[in-house]
Amino acid sequence: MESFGVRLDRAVRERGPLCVGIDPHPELLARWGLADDVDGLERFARTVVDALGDRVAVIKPQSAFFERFGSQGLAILESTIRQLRERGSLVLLDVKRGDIGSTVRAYASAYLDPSSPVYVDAITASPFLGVGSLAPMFELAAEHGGGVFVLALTSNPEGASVQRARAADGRTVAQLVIDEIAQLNAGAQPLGSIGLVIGATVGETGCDLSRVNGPLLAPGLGAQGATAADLRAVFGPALPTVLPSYSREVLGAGPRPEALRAAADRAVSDCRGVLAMS
Ligand SMILES: O=c1ccn([C@@H]2O[C@H](COP(=O)(O)O)[C@@H](O)[C@H]2O)c(=O)[nH]1
Repeated sequence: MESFGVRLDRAVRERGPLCVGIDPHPELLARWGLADDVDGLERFARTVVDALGDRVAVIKPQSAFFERFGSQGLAILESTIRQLRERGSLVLLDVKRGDIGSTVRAYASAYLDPSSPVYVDAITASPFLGVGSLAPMFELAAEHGGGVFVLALTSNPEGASVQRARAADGRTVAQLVIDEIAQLNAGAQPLGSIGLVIGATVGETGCDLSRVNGPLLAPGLGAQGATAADLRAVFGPALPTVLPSYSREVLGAGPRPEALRAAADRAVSDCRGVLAMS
């Protein structure tokens, strides 16, 4: 299997720099005329898959919105992942997992082992038990061509007090995470498989992103207030490796498939304009 970095690079070149989240908020279900139940969840996810699965580079189901319906929600997550694969988009499951290493190994086999029912191309992970505790994820990702996106500077305002705090050597916590991930991606061509999550809302990061050599997932666009133009100030010279991510902004255009597609196309074109200027 080719590495996730190679597959992501190709998907973005073919389909454009865009990740769209599947976040079936109760408010969105209501807006789409769907019930806030398992049937509504299934129809919502299926509509997004059918409208965008053959068009958008990366689709990011938000696990929480499936988990809240228990085992039936997880069954829908499984089938959503399978349908997305069939349509050719890369699947990034937003689960933000992290734990002691021995448990991280179990999370890794849940999501990054091809024999698992919820096997995906990449997952999000939290480094706050130490980046090293995520090693089993990095290892399994490398073995099976998967990817991991590690939180560095999250899009929510509460993140800064932890992530911009300074360690003994003067670097911010975010920079420590960034530097450890950069080591894992060193030498990869055209892009490493271990990404970072840096919100489009965070303003100037004060971080050195020059050696990351991996994808930078940028949530916070649209509903959280950031615009494509904000990406320039956040990422500077690292813009070419940014993967902009929208959920509610695109989903809010539904449920008509043509309207979802038009919203995704608008997002790609806004972001392409900014990323191309780098
Ligand atoms: O720093 C982060 C990390 C992850 N997210 C997730 O992205 C989407 C954002 O949804 P919008 O509707 O576009 O606001 C959501 O699933 C978050 O959990 C993030 O927002 N920020």
